[in-house]
Amino acid sequence: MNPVLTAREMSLADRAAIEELRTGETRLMELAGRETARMIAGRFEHSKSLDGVSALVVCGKGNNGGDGFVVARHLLNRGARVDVLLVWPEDDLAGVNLEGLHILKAYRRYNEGLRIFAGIYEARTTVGATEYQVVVDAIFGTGLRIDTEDPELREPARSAVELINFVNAHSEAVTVAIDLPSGLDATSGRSSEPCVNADMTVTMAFLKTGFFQNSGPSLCGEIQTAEISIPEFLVEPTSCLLVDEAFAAESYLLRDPSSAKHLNGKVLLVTGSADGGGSMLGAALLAARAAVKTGAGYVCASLPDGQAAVMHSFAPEVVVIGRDMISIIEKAKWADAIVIGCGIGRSDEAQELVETLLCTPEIAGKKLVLDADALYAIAERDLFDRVSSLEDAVLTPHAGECSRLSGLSVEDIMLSPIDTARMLAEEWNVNLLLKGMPTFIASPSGMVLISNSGTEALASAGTGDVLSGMIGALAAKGLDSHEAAAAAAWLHGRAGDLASNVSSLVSSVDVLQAIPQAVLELFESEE
Ligand SMILES: NC(=O)C1=CN([C@@H]2O[C@H](COP(=O)(O)OP(=O)(O)OC[C@H]3O[C@@H](n4cnc5c(N)ncnc54)[C@H](OP(=O)(O)O)[C@@H]3O)[C@@H](O)[C@H]2O)[C@@H](O)CC1
Ligand SMILES: [K+]
Repeated sequence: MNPVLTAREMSLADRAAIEELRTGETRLMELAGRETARMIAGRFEHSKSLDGVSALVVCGKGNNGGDGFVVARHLLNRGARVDVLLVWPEDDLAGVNLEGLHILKAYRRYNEGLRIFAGIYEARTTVGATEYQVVVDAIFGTGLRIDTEDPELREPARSAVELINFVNAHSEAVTVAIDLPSGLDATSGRSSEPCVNADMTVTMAFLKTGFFQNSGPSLCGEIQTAEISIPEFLVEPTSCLLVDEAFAAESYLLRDPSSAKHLNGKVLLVTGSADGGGSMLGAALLAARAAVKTGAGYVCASLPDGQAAVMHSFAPEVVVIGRDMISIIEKAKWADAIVIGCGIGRSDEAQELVETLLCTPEIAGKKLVLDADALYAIAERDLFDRVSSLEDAVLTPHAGECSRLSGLSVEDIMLSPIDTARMLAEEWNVNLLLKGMPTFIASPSGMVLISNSGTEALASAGTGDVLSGMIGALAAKGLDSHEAAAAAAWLHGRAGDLASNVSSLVSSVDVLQAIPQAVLELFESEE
């Protein structure tokens, strides 16, 4: 899994590379610019040469602008024609950045493909008359400061960002942001007004937390990480990691050839409800079937009396028991993981059931997945002390459920989902999976895993129940509930992708049916 850093963590890593390893700022910047140029070249068919390609590189006065000068030089070396736009006067440049500009200026004697413009005003007419294939945004990187009360950019940065977005909107040019789109806060993902809208972001050394929150996902485009010789040991211990296919593959434990069903993960689900007025058995069916499809060896569901036939017709693999505590406790002792909550309802009786379950040692000591109506009961009955003393549990709220649990507004949760998930997991001493796009999985120790697989395909009723069943299966098969939640979130997203080419048509049953293919792919791509 790749580390995901805040701006502060990135600057500590930069500093460690320069001061401890004595790597040197010029060397880092050269690698940053060269890697970016290489990745830009990769966008074109004949990536060895950029003959006939025209690029505009818009440079700020900090080191992000310095990276821009290096990119411009390497694009020239590959045969491109390059226009460089200095957003601030040359007098504002210093050190390695000024040096970078001086080298470029020396190029002008030999390379007619290079033009350098001092300021937006000087550049505007020429830029308007030129057809670019690439626009490189090197105005701001991690050094941008945004006033959250007044996120408006001042001149000349405003006009420079507007110019980049204008060219992006009115031409075929690819906008490539160096490190991050200018105007985006690397840590929070909040953006200034205006902010560069990139097609591709080449970020230096490590992903940034801002890419996954607020405006980040919509402004970065495709994200590539440039290896610039800042080794991973400089950022350890890492507090945030991006879940990837390799992690999902490692986490998916295959059945031992000599094993039996009881050795391959036994899941108990206390889910579903039905009374005279209505039924939420669908949630129970989806969660149970998802556990089966994710490879659990044995799945048992506690359902209200008289509902076994429905489960048997939808999921004949699932054993059904009643809703009485004696049967539940007996099966809890047998189970490796227990899923509680999907569709049990919000009645007093359902809340009482959740409270009793969490107070029962045979249950509290197991790996637990607490979802949906179990979360409602925890909030209504203030069961946080109980939750804190659970052995190995994960709560799986979406932002609305998280708001009910925490008392925070949905807006505040969505403004800083990583910090919120981490804070609540620490406060409640439990793993917390905050559902969304992406999904954040925080542990009480402060580690946050990010899963950004999947699309809006998952935004339909019942997909949360499918996820709970999947987490239950992976936990039962041997993972702790934090890892199980992260691997299940990744596979769930992938199953959503595979379910249909048209994301708007995907239902939770489609996701369920695509789980085996998502698992299969893990091993096909390993071969
Ligand atoms: N360190 C390294 O070794 C390496 C770093 N690398 C690169 O450096 C980047 C970070 O560079 P950085 O720290 O110089 O900041 P950067 O993003 O260029 O911008 C800061 C400039 O903008 C200004 N400014 C800020 N806010 C503003 C506002 N609201 N409105 C207007 N102006 C504002 C601020 O000026 P000030 O206002 O402080 O005078 C300052 O001049 C990083 O993202 C990566 O690309 C790579 O080369 C690898 C090696
Ligand atoms: K940038």
